[in-house]
Amino acid sequence: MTSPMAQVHSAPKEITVPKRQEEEEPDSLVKYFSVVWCKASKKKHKKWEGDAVLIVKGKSFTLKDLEGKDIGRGLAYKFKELEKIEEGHRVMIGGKEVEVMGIISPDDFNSGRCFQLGGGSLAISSSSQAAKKCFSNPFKSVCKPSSKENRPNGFQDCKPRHDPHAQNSLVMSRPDNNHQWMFNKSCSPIVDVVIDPYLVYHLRPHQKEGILFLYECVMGMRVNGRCGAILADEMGLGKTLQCISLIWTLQCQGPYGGKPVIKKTLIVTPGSLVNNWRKEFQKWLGSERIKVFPVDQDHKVEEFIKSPFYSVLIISYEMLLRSLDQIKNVKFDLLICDEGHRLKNSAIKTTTALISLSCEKRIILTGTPVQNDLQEFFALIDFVNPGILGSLSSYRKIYEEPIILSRQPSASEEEKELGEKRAAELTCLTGLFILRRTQEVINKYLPPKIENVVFCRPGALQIELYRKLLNSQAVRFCLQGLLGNSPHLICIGALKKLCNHPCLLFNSIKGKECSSTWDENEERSLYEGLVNVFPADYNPLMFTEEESGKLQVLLKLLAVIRELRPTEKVVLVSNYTQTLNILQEVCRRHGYAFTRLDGQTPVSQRQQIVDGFNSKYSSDFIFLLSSKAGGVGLNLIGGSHLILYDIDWNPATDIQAMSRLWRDGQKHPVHIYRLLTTGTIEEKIYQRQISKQDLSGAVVDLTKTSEHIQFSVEELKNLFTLHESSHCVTHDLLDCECTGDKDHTGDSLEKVPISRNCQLGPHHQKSSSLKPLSMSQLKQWKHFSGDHLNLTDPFLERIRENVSFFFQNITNQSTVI
Ligand SMILES: Nc1ncnc2c1ncn2[C@@H]1O[C@H](COP(=O)(O)OP(=O)(O)OP(=O)(O)O)[C@@H](O)[C@H]1O
Ligand SMILES: [Mg+2]
Repeated sequence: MTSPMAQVHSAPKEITVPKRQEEEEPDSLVKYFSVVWCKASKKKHKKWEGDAVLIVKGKSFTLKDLEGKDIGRGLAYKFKELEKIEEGHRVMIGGKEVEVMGIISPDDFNSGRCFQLGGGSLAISSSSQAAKKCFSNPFKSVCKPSSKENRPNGFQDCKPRHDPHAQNSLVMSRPDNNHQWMFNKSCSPIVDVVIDPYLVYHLRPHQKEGILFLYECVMGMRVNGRCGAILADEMGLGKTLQCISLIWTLQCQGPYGGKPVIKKTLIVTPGSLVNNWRKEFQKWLGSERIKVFPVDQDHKVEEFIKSPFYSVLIISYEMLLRSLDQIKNVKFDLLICDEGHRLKNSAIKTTTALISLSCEKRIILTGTPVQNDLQEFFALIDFVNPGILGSLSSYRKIYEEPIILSRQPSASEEEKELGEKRAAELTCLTGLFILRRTQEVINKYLPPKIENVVFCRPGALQIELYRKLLNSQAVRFCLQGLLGNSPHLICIGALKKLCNHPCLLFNSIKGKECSSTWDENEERSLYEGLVNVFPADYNPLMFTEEESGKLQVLLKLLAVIRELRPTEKVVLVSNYTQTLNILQEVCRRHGYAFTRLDGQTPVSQRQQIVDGFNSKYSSDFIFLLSSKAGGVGLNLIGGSHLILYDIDWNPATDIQAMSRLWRDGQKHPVHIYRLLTTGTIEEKIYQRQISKQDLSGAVVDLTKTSEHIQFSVEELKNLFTLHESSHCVTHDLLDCECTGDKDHTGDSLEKVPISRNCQLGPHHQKSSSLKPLSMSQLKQWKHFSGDHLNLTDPFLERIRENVSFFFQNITNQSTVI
């Protein structure tokens, strides 16, 4: 078959026949060319329509545009012509005329670099390599340091503000020639930018590195012409301090003639952290150096705009949306989005609002890994460095599709290789402006952490009610797979309430009796006959502590902490407001002073409550916290004991809570107690949390809620079983030979590598103490039954009577604080 185009004089020969897969030459060499193309025409002077990549493999060829889309493919019947193809050649293929501009190396194709406009215009700026890690005295300064330190704001001369040669000085990278060419039009002298020694004194090594990284990013020194960065350090590593150091530096200094790089900074953060930012500025820089303006009910954006006094505006995401028009009128030079993983969805209002701000220097702060979903990853990258990965459609074709394809079990060797190379390229490119360090970098500065999983024996009333619930018609229906209206979620909810305290279940039953929706079948059939199990005169307001196994353990625990550590405080966490009410009532009954933060606490009061608790003058013994409602980003270092009263499906919720206490600034060893009711659904949820980790490597992502969980009937059967005779079903599952009668630690040689299910693959991933625990890791924890004779831990000793089993793990045992 000959194409009509083959007749055209002056045009090169069409060498295409329809594609027939089976004709492909398996062993033939693949060649890649950069080409320009246009539709076939008789015109002598071609008007090329675009750049493309031509892939030739034996007789077959594919033509891809720079978005990675196929714009032509087929088989060449004149194999020889394709074989001879080289620079300058013109050929007709697939109805298109192409001119070969150059040869692309397989490496450039596999990595995807050849698709980037200009064949790699995203070149890494040489300065980032040349000037890496020049913390102290990297250059002989052109300008001698100013004799007077701490000059007033805005003073410029060509001397560094601080001595770059001083011991321990932290000097930022110098701009390279390219940077100077672009940004130093007035040929000002180059001046060293030196971090204020006042701050350097406090900085941890990883924070120094982080500041240097942020500086290079926002100055456009890492990727030419791009000024965005993502600081994704794990929780508690001091992302706030790193940003404050950067702001203070850029506001007073700059590499060109010492002229400050920025004037105004916008910090957008969750409402509960607005005041935390203000406090951190004050903590690290005092109130004189920098004037920050936190927006709240009494302090509106207008005030900031009118006053020349303030240089930093701190505002919540919600308030930003409300004041967007005013904010757009201010010229901000630096934008920082705290807990910025919320921008992973580019369609939401917050993201579009922030994108509409013209500020080029953008930083996202997040404690959540950002690489686990390639679409969300794109949104975050595109926010900080717009366009760096091309359009969304080209990103999908060049990176996402090959990467995902290569992870399918059915992927061919070729697909695997391409996917891996593209993933590596993407990591390499984005790694220039994403920094993530794990908690390990800070562990050595933290006190010991003693984690305990405590399996509490259920009370008699709990067991009786539990059995009855499991025998209900509603549960039987679930086990037959009749899950139409999600009755299993109602059953799970009832069992969880019962584990916390039977009175919660009683309230639900009574609530349903009175409500007009009592005709909801599932719920009625679940509660049928349950009231009769409670004593006839049962009054939920007068609940007793013996009715709940966990509550008994909690009370003993509080009493022993009070007795053995009278000055230490406890953070008590539940995910349910009703449970917090019970715990609050218990505090009241026992005369324990408490404070409380939950979803209902006005944002404006949150910081005050946190500060009150952290203060050494506070008389509060207990901080009642709803972790889901507002735990993110809070510092609760005033407490050194954390009790997780109930368990959430999402391990991230608990990890969030744990890292509120065990963080920089904590003075005492931190004790963590996770209370679970033995043999019940709580153990099952815990097992699900940990057993899935080995397989899915689920990451800390707070956005995943229980509604996302799908259950098979098999799983429901397991969930709806009560194991009355086991001391600890979790231990039974571990395949551990011990009987729990002495301290036992599983085979410690069997250290499991921690892997994360990241779409970008395992490269780059470091182990993390904030990753959910896995079954095999739990086996390495010390474990023993409640009947064990010699408990060395005085806190556990006091609660053993109500406890069937313990797991314990100590981190940083040797730290001397
Ligand atoms: N170098 C330091 N020395 C002492 N304390 C520090 C240092 N750096 C940070 N901190 C303190 O550590 C605590 C945690 O810092 P920060 O709130 O910035 O963490 P983060 O990285 O933002 O964590 P999250 O992801 O949980 O928000 C704060 O109380 C902060 O003041
Ligand atoms: Mg933070």
